[in-house]
Amino acid sequence: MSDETRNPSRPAGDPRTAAVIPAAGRGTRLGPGTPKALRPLGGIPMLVHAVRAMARARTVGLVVVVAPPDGVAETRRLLDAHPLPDSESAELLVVPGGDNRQRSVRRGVEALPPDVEIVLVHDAARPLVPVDTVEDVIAAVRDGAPAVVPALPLSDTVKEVEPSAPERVVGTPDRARLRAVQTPQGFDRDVLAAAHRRVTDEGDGATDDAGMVERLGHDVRLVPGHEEAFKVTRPLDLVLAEAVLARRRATDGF
Ligand SMILES: Nc1ccn([C@@H]2O[C@H](COP(=O)(O)OP(=O)(O)OP(=O)(O)O)[C@@H](O)[C@H]2O)c(=O)n1
Ligand SMILES: C[C@](O)(CO)[C@H](O)COP(=O)(O)O
Repeated sequence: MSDETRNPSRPAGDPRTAAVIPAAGRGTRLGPGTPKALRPLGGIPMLVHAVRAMARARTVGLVVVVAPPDGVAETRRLLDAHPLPDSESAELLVVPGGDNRQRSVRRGVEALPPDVEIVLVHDAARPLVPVDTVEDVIAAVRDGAPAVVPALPLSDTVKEVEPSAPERVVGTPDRARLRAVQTPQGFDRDVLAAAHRRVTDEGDGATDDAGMVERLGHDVRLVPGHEEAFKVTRPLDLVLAEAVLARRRATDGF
């Protein structure tokens, strides 16, 4: 299948862009129940929203979903039950994940076909990221940045603590120099693949992919993040996500 057949809206000559969506987490902080990525949001599984958010970007021709190792067939069925509209056409692959985020992403990266040059890594848990943010990340990678991260300034002051009981403050970093980072994080494919080959994944592994690329000495460029790209982590985040979605449906019709 030619690239143009996969995504007719993709301009000729664009580097092939793929998104890897780690969706193999349990969602412990959200509380007991269905794995987080499969929980409904506005009646549609969170993962389906995340896949659509990637496929909506003009140049994304492939989305690799990393499913819980025991949930590949269920995830495939669920995606088949919620097909992408023609305007968001992209090829979908489902692969089994690992026992931390870093291992799950690595499995997704290893599944990419050789012609992919730009890779987005996007949390299934950020279902509402606007397409403009996704496009900004892709544009910055196309512009030559090896790694690109959407980021927002912090609202709260952050303390560095000593992990004792009770915890003791050891410092207050200058808030003006701190950013909260989101996904999708965008990468030159070779840079991301090298980071996943070289950075060890012991314990909980790396908390984000850009952090791994930083460790190899590459520059990471920031683009503005978006408030609606927040991560659904705790129960209150679900309430906010439902409200954002209801407002979008009322104003934009989706
Ligand atoms: N072994 C894992 C752990 C996490 N993730 C994915 O990484 C993203 C960010 O992780 P997080 O929000 O922490 O999800 P969970 O690990 O599911 O949440 P929790 O820590 O509350 O269990 C999620 O899309 C999650 O599915 C993954 O693919 N594989
Ligand atoms: C990748 C990430 O979303 C950037 O903020 C975040 O680090 C994921 O952390 P989690 O604990 O796996 O949710």
